[in-house]
Amino acid sequence: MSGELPTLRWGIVGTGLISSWFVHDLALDREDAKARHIIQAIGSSSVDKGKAFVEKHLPGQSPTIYGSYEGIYADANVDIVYIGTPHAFHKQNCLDAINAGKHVLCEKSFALNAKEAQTVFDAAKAKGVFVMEAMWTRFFPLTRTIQSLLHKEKAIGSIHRIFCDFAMDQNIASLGPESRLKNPALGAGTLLDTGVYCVTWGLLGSDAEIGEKAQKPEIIAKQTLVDGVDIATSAVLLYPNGRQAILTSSSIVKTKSVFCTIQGTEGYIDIEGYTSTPVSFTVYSSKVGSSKKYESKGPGMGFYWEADAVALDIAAGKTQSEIMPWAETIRVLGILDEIRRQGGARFPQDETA
Ligand SMILES: NC(=O)C1=CN([C@@H]2O[C@H](COP(=O)(O)OP(=O)(O)OC[C@H]3O[C@@H](n4cnc5c(N)ncnc54)[C@H](OP(=O)(O)O)[C@@H]3O)[C@@H](O)[C@H]2O)C=CC1
Ligand SMILES: O=C1OC[C@@H](O)[C@H](O)[C@H]1O
Repeated sequence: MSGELPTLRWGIVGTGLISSWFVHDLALDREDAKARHIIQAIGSSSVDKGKAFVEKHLPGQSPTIYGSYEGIYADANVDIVYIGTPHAFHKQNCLDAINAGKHVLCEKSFALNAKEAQTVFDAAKAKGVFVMEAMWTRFFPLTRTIQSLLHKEKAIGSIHRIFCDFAMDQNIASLGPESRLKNPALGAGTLLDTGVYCVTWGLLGSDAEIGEKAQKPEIIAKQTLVDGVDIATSAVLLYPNGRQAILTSSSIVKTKSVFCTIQGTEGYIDIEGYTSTPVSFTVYSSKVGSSKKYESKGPGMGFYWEADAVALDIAAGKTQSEIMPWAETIRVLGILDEIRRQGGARFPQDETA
């Protein structure tokens, strides 16, 4: 890696599953890296947990380990805070980091609802720091290629329908009430956990624009609730031109390997892999009667694409990403809010946000 690349020193808040995936990817050697990433510090509920995380996921590295999140916010050697806690804590973790003058990359779903997200972005604007929702799927080169084929090259003609599913058997019944997948006060349910990716594919497949410039679809939704938590959600985004995005999530069954199909007047695209992590897609053109497969390149899972983009944005003095701007996070959360309003899933914090 070249010494001229922008460098970001990351402080990691929370040492659960996603933080382990994120730091693993950032530590990979990549020939085409656009930035240098240093895991500077780890913030956890206990120093022992932080140490165990470093031994397992950052062997050979020695970040500063704090038995609190405050240590990260106060560390002058940390440039940006990565938030990998359950949804219900994102708002406060973001506010604490922003108040300390740190840039922030916060996991999806960015907050419990659009109102919480607006509070965070207002604080970021006042402080002049960079903040982004870690919707990493949007930064995959494959995703960018699909958007270009759909909206610039019109490879499948006029887009008519999008089907997207994210289902995993999460054995919810076996989990304790403290689990982020089971406890409504932690933001549990498929919609914020996995359905948010389907909404993402529905939006980016339907429209070249994002945020305030994007079209506003009508939303029709149903949810299956167990103890107030959605174990399945189905939603339709109905566009003024009749285009439909049919979006489903479940924690009971498993998505098939083609997780998304986009149908147009002159062909269709099948996208394969995981709904968060596309690994290939195939374009079938009914116009020329042929198909073309595109495959992903790169080691690890692909978190470095969003991390590199963040580093370049911060180096350029930006406070928002053009790929995942604040208005797009607000739009997505507004759609999730409406799906929950129709479907019935509520979080206790909805009343007080
Ligand atoms: N981009 C992606 O592919 C993925 C994103 N995610 C997102 O990442 C976030 C975290 O999910 P995940 O890593 O699966 O969650 P985990 O439960 O595995 O980890 C969450 C961590 O947050 C901290 N935490 C603080 N308070 C609590 C609490 N009351 N209950 C549980 N944990 C707490 C803990 O870290 P500590 O004790 O060290 O403070 C814990 O290890 C969510 O927003 C989720 O949607 C999740 C998986 C994949
Ligand atoms: O974001 C996610 O994508 C991958 C899943 O394993 C995880 O539960 C979800 O939070």
